[in-house]
Amino acid sequence: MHIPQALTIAGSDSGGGAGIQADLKTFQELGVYGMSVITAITAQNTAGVQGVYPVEMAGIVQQLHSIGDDLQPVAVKTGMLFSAEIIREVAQAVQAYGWTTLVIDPVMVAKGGSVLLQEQAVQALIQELLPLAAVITPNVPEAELLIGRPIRTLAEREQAASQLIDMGARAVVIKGGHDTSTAQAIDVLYDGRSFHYVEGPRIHTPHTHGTGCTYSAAITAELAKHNDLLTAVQTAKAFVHAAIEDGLGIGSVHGPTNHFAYRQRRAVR
Ligand SMILES: Nc1ncnc2c1ncn2[C@@H]1O[C@H](COP(=O)(O)OP(=O)(O)OP(=O)(O)O)[C@@H](O)[C@H]1O
Ligand SMILES: Cc1ncc(CO)c(N)n1
Repeated sequence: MHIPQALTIAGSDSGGGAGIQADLKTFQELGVYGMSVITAITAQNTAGVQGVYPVEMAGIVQQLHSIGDDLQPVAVKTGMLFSAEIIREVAQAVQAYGWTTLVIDPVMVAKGGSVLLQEQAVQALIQELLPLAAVITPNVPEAELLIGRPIRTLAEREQAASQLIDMGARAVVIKGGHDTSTAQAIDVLYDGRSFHYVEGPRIHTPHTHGTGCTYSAAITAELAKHNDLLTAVQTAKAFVHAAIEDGLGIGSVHGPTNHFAYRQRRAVR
């Protein structure tokens, strides 16, 4: 039996809704074998982040080698990378092991405001990792930090996507979850040739913990199955939409999304 394989390089969310946990659940739901390199442990729940504990560098490097020396992920994603030092080691491994189908989710702050990427690491992300991206998936505030100016309109989002291509990414998805000015949640995909608007109705709910991780993990899983990027992004959008819509009602504040929902809906069709 051939099983598609994917790797996530990200932080652990003890609450299970974001980070490594969201990634592995998403891979599994989409029929993909998941592997992980844990960069940091967060003590986290639906109320916020209570603590951040980066894994010691030797432990991160060894996880990268353990995977690269033995296993062959077809697609790889990065999430929380925390420091410039971690970014550098990840960029080196990505090049050394030829992980060319690289999805970069440039995780910077958690929804409650906790720092998941140190300020001084943004330049390392731009210079060392971004040029290796098959696709980078910033939300609007992350894209603003990467390009260094505000993004207000969809036209400005298209310009930002184009600038991120000039900075070295092969494709860009600027996500619309944060732009509450439109009734649709619109994600702008640009591959350097054409723009695609991948959209769905905005769901009014506070329970969106881990949406970004889940979405980029779904794109990674679909790329691991050798789907083209537009198809992967469309499937990821359907996956995260179902996950938000069928929220689990877990936790007291910003609950996690429902990683079972997409597969359950397809099963009853
Ligand atoms: N309320 C919503 N209704 C429908 N879709 C949404 C909603 N919020 C986010 N999305 C979708 O979820 C996906 C992730 O986008 P989002 O902008 O939430 O990412 P993010 O801010 O990086 O998430 P996170 O805070 O978990 O890092 C996108 O496809 C976006 O359009
Ligand atoms: C570990 C981790 N990664 C990413 C996010 C962003 O949602 C989070 N809250 N926690």
